[in-house]
This record gives sequence, C-alpha cells and structure tokens, in this order.
Amino acid sequence: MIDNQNLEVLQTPGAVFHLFGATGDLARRKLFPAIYSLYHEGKLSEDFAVVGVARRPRTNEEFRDDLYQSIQQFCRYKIKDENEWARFIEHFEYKSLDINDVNGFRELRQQTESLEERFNIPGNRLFYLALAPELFGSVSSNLQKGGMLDSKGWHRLVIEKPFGYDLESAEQLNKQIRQVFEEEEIFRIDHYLGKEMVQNIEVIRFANAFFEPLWNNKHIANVQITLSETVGVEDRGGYYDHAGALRDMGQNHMLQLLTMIAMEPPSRLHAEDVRDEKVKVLRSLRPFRSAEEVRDNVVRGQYVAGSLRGKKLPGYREEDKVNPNSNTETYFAARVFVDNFRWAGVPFYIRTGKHLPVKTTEVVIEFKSMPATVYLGQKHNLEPNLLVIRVNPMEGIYVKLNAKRPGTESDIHPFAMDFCQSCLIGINSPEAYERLIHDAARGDSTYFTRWDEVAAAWSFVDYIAEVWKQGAGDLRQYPAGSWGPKEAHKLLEQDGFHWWPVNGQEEDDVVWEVSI
Ligand SMILES: NC(=O)C1=CN([C@@H]2O[C@H](COP(=O)(O)OP(=O)(O)OC[C@H]3O[C@@H](n4cnc5c(N)ncnc54)[C@H](OP(=O)(O)O)[C@@H]3O)[C@@H](O)[C@H]2O)C=CC1
Ligand SMILES: O=C1O[C@H](COP(=O)(O)O)[C@@H](O)[C@H](O)[C@H]1O
Repeated sequence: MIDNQNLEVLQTPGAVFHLFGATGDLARRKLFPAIYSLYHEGKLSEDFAVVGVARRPRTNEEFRDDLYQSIQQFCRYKIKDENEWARFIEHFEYKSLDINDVNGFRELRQQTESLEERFNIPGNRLFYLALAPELFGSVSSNLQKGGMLDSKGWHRLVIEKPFGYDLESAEQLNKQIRQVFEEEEIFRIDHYLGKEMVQNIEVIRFANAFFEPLWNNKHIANVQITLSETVGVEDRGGYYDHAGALRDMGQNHMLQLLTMIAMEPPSRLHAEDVRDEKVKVLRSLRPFRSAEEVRDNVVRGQYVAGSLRGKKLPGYREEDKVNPNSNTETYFAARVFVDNFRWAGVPFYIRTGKHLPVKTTEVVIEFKSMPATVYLGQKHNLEPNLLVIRVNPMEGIYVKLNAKRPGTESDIHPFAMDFCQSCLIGINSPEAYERLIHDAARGDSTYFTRWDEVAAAWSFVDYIAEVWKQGAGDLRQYPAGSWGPKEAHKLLEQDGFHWWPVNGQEEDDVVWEVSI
C-alpha cells in the first residue's frame, strides 16, 4: 500500500482567486469542489479569499449555499466537520457584474482590497475565466482598466478551453490577452494534463530503466490512444454542434496525450523544458496535404439512435440545440505520424467519440513481435507485448506478456501484469482541477499549454476541419452505444493491426498482484 502519511503538502501563497463564471456549470461541478479539497488537504493556506463573479444577483449567503450544495454533490470529500466548513466558507464572497461594464471591475477592485486587508493577502491575484471564450478579451482589458492589476503582487490569468475555434481565431484571442498579460502569466487549461495518470506517463517513461531503451521505432509497432465517452452531448448541444469531436477533444486533450507519450526526455523538469519538448512533437506531426490523405487517414462519424445497457438513446440530430441537419462529427479516429528520428514509421492511432460503449481513457503501446519464434508447431498464441496506461476511470498500468500456462509444457498464453492504482486502498486521487488550480496558484505552468503548443495543434487540426468543411471525408453514421464507424478499424487493418480492447482484460488473463 502507498504510504499516505508522508505525502508532501505544498501550500499555495496567499492570494485572492477571482472566479469569473461562478454561477456556471463548470464552477459548480469542478471548481468549487477542487478548492474545497485543496483546503481540506491543507494545500490552501489560510490567507486566501475567493470572489465568485457572474451577472445574476446573489447575496454572499446565497452564494455560500450554492457552494455547500456543489461540494456535497460533487466533491470527493463530503463536509463533515462544521467548524472546518465555517472557517473555509468565510473566505468566499460574491460580486455581480457584467464583464463588459468596466464600472463593475472598479467595484471589484475595492472588494478585493478589503479582502486582502482582512486576510492579510499581499496583493497576489488569480483570475479564473470559466466563461464563454468570447468574453476572454473583454475581461482582460477591463481587469486592466478597472485597476485590478495595480496591486503589488503577482497576477495570473487561468483560461478554460476552447482556446479559439481555429488557428486564426486563437491568434486573435491570444493577441487580445497578450495586450494585458505576459505569456508567463497565462495558464491555459487542458484538464487532461491535470489527470493523475497523464502526469504519471512522464514518471513511467523517465523513471523506469526498462522502458526508455525500448521507447522508439525499433521496438514499438504502434501506439493507440482512446478517449471514449458513454455520454452524448447532454445539455451542451449549442456549443458542441459548433465544435465537434475534432475541436472538442482532438485539438487539445488527444494531442496533448500524444505529446506526453512521444516527447523526448526534457533536460530538467522545469515547465519550459517540458513544454519545449512537447511543442517539438506537435511540430513533427506529419501534416495532411490533400483531401485524399485526410480521407485515407481520418474517419469521422455521427451517432444515430441506438441503445446502451438497455437504455434507448436518441440520434445526435435529435439532441437539444443541435441542428437537425447537422454534419458535426461526434466521433473521429485518425492515423497520424510523428516524423522524427524516434518515431519515424510508427503509426499513432487516436480515437474519441460520444455514446460509445464505455467511458475510458487508455493508451496502448504495442511492441514489435519477436524477430523469430522457437515455438513453431506447438500450441501457442504469441501475442505482441503491450504496455497499457489507464488514465480513467481506472488508474494504473498493465504490461501484457507471454508466459507458459502452469502445468503445461509450453502452452503459451498472454498474461497481464497489472498495477491498478485506483484499486489500492487509501488512494483517492486528486481531481484534475485540484492539481491545476494548485499549480496555477503556485506559479507552476508545466501542465498548462503554452501558446506555441496551442498554435501548432490548431495548424494540424485546421487542415482536417477545412477538408471536412469542403464536404470531403464522408460522415459515417454509427448507432449510439456502438464502437463507432467500422471504417475506423480499417485504419489499423491496412497496417496489419487492430484496436486492442479497452477498459478491461480478456477473460483468460491472469492478474499478478504487484505490491508497491
Ligand atoms: N462545463 C464543463 O464541463 C466544461 C466547461 N468548459 C469551459 O468552461 C467555460 C464555462 O463553461 P460552463 O460553466 O459550462 O458555462 P455556463 O454557461 O454554465 O456558465 C457561464 C458563466 O458565465 C457567466 N456569464 C455569462 N455572461 C456573462 C457576462 N456578460 N458577465 C458576467 N458573467 C457572465 C454566467 O453567469 P450569469 O448567467 O449569472 O451571468 C455563468 O456563470 C466555457 O469556456 C466552457 O467551454 C470546459 C470544459 C468542461
Ligand atoms: O473537455 C471536455 O472533456 C470532457 C471529457 O472529460 P473527462 O475528464 O470526463 O474525460 C468531454 O465530455 C467534453 O465534451 C469536453 O469538452
């Protein structure tokens, strides 16, 4: 069992957190629970304050009630100690303002200064924008005009995705923000980078002597990245129909995961060194250069009515706020290459979709087969070795090996050596947002996306989106609850591979317990 007693607790420096979009869905489901968890674990020092900002009127008491509900419903810690809750909640206040009205920011400044005085906070201010991206530019400029950046401490801007709709709009957005904030002050969220197992990829790769020598095109046959979701678009049809799976998951989470797998070891674990290595991967992605290349390497799909675990599900075009003739993809799979010395010739297959059979995020590294076999003519089933990194909902890694079935002479079968982190008693991994808010408050931008990463990812994705917009690249239908269009299998079959089953082992796998 992991020793939980001696975990390091790094406290944030004193600061006022301004949470723009405090009455929204993200704040309620993710941000308030994250702040409470940080406090509960002693990672937030007592000299902090939070101002929730949104348009609708709320008294401080009403706002605090909202927080209570949100934490009881969504936080991994429930409120049990009323004294602790009373200490925590007195740090929270609400401010009603319209982002486009600079006067509201002047009032916010006074409110902030009074909180700084009350809690002895040295002028550090963090601005978290849980808002529609159209508002990011106005917030930045009104923060400046309203005097919110005049305090002596540091100022940081934390921005939610999506960062733009394409490269051009992202550049415009970046320009607006950069008129007010330096790049070092901007923390662009990609919440997948806050996930425990995504951060663990770095450790698995760079702290284990037996992986690194094999981590290249001499030994790896292909890499498969799956981000499958059981949910549909829920109540986000308006946003999603405009975005689609490529922009919603591909440009950010999937390419970020790919960079974590493919990057070179950084010289040091400083934020800029890590991000330098990641951006090199994005720049090495082989761009598609024609509609045919897109058609041959990228599959897009949209769910039609189907069912999942006995529950009937409507088709995408019947969802709320979705255009009934929509051609937006709710699924895509692609075969991409990283054209550098390490990865030349190794296909990376990536796929994501809504209303697929399981919720999972997994990375499968498939190793090349043995150069020859000595087991000819005997009963055997020599499957390739796999390293599987399970990000979500299970956390862990397993290695698939071939071994002799006990009691036989050489009946060879695949076995899994499984380290299931989330199965260990006493492990309650932090939510991604906890880690990211904690990092931003401490000024650590390692797990936030730098502008050049965002730009490189858009450059890659834009070409595909443009080809689709021109009508090329057929939109395939798949029943909700299925594994997506069958064309996604052909992407791998043409190379002699197949998608490995995700989120579980095959029946005859044996789990070898590994203790740590
Ligand atoms: N929800 C999620 O799971 C995820 C969301 N995101 C991103 O986070 C951001 C917020 O999303 P979400 O919480 O779902 O959105 P919601 O629509 O639920 O919330 C939007 C918030 O913005 C406030 N707001 C809107 N207009 C103004 C204005 N003119 N002045 C002041 N406040 C305003 C609203 O408050 P009021 O109505 O009171 O003015 C509300 O608090 C988006 O960029 C989204 O893409 C990213 C990943 C996941
Ligand atoms: O950013 C997004 O991510 C979620 C999936 O996140 P996860 O942490 O639950 O895997 C996705 O549902 C949403 O469409 C997208 O905007």
